Amino acid sequence: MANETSFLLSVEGLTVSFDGFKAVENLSFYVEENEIRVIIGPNGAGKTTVLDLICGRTRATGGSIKFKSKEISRLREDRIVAEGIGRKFQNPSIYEDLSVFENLEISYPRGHSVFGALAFKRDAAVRDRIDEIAETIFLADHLDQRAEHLSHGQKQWLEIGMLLIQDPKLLMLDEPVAGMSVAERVKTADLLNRIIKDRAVIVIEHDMKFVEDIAHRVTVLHQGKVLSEGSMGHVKNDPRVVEVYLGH
Ligand SMILES: Nc1ncnc2c1ncn2[C@@H]1O[C@H](COP(=O)(O)OP(=O)(O)OP(=O)(O)O)[C@@H](O)[C@H]1O
Repeated sequence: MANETSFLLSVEGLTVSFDGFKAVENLSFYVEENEIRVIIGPNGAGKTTVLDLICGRTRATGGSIKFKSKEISRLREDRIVAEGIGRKFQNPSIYEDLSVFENLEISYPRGHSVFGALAFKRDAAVRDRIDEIAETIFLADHLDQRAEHLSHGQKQWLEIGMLLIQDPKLLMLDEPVAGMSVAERVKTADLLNRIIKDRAVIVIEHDMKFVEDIAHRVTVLHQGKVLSEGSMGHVKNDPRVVEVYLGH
């Protein structure tokens, strides 16, 4: 395992209580750059809560979350986005009445306002970036299409594109292939394998075939704690994992 300073994300002793109930308890795990980490576990294990804690939506009761060696557990949600963490929720939150192009354009990170010739140059840069992202998410031929007419899978990809255009260094996805066709799942695996060249990805997933296709390492949660961690082969053969999750 790499030494501590090389981790992109270090979660240590993370705990959160809701009215005395510990949804996440003394949780530690580490994610490296260019890694695809999958979090699995039974319903109520605390998977979504962990992502909520990392993105600042829920405040930890204790422990630390370091991103690029910086403590982020006390930062506001928008500051955490600015640090380079993007989060996709289970249901796509795209603008149905806008085109694919406009959805991506709206998500382009806005810097200082510029005028005249500079603005023209900037527009060209935005268009190039939108083209590049559309290519990555298999929607290059759908830029003018209204988002409401996309398939369920295409909507999921569009939302991933809306996050990618902000160039996050850590992207977190909650069940990205739920409801997708087999062909769309295969393409999504390919998409994730391409985008980790510049970032790490954390995925919550129940579809074990998909987990096998993408996971570099798997973290199994149970009752707010890490039950098992390692390669898919390792956790699949861990009797404790079979007992509480895979055997069901
Ligand atoms: N805001 C909250 N207030 C009170 N309890 C909560 C809150 N958020 C989560 N919980 C509880 O914490 C536990 C963990 O929930 P969480 O949604 O993180 O599990 P999960 O592993 O993502 O489950 P699933 O696979 O069903 O999505 C559950 O018992 C849930 O009811």
